Amino acid sequence: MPPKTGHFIAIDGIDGVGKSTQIHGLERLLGELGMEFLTTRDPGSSEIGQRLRALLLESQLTMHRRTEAMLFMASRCEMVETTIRPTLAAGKSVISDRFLLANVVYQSVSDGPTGVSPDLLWQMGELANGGVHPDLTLLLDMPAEQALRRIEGPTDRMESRGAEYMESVRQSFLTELPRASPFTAVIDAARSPEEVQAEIRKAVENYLSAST
Ligand SMILES: Nc1ncnc2c1ncn2[C@@H]1O[C@H](COP(=O)(O)OP(=O)(O)OP(=O)(O)O)[C@@H](O)[C@H]1O
Ligand SMILES: Cc1cn([C@H]2C[C@H](O)[C@@H](COP(=O)(O)O)O2)c(=O)[nH]c1=O
Repeated sequence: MPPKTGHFIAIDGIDGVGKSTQIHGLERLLGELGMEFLTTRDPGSSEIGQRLRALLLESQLTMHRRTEAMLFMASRCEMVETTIRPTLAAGKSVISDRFLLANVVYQSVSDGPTGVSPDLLWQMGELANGGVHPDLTLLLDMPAEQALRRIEGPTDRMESRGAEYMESVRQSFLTELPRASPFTAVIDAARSPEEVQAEIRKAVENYLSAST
């Protein structure tokens, strides 16, 4: 029998959809359920990941879409090996603000010939993740124009690609979601924070009762 590991929950969606806001509520839920957990952020959550995050989101920098794809993968590899894998192996759970699904959709969507195919990105993801996958992926979904209006302050390199790019990313999220993990849920994020949180709680409770 394989050793018992913690639960791995990823939360994803287009920029401005409310992930950070909802992760606070998800952390409260896991705490109420008596679960020990760690929250990570992709890209980030390791020293190399933090440096790659700064590089990847720097608004003045241009890079080829394949370069971008591989740098996001490298950041995730470090996060998995320094943080996620040891946490799960210790029997604790992980909430990840984004994971491989984001890499597949953001780097496959392109306004030119430079996008990378989703199949290739899923394969590269296997190398980067070393076999670590979320058990449950929560996709926060809403129209891109509405989500981008929620963003305050200067836009980063990805956000500045605009509403048309982000709407294509949204559609790709919906298409690719079933490949992200054994359990998935699409959450309507265009409602109040409390309504969104209630739906997230329901999805997590359904997953926990189905998986134990
Ligand atoms: N359900 C909601 N209704 C209205 N505003 C919201 C809702 N959820 C979050 N917001 C607001 O929208 C903005 C973006 O939210 P948040 O930072 O949680 O999104 P995010 O998905 O983490 O964004 P990013 O991908 O850019 O990091 C914040 O100002 C937040 O207060
Ligand atoms: C993991 C990952 C992320 N991105 C994009 C998605 C966002 O635009 C930024 C990250 O910013 P956030 O505040 O943490 O949402 O990067 C991507 O293009 N590819 C990826 O693999």
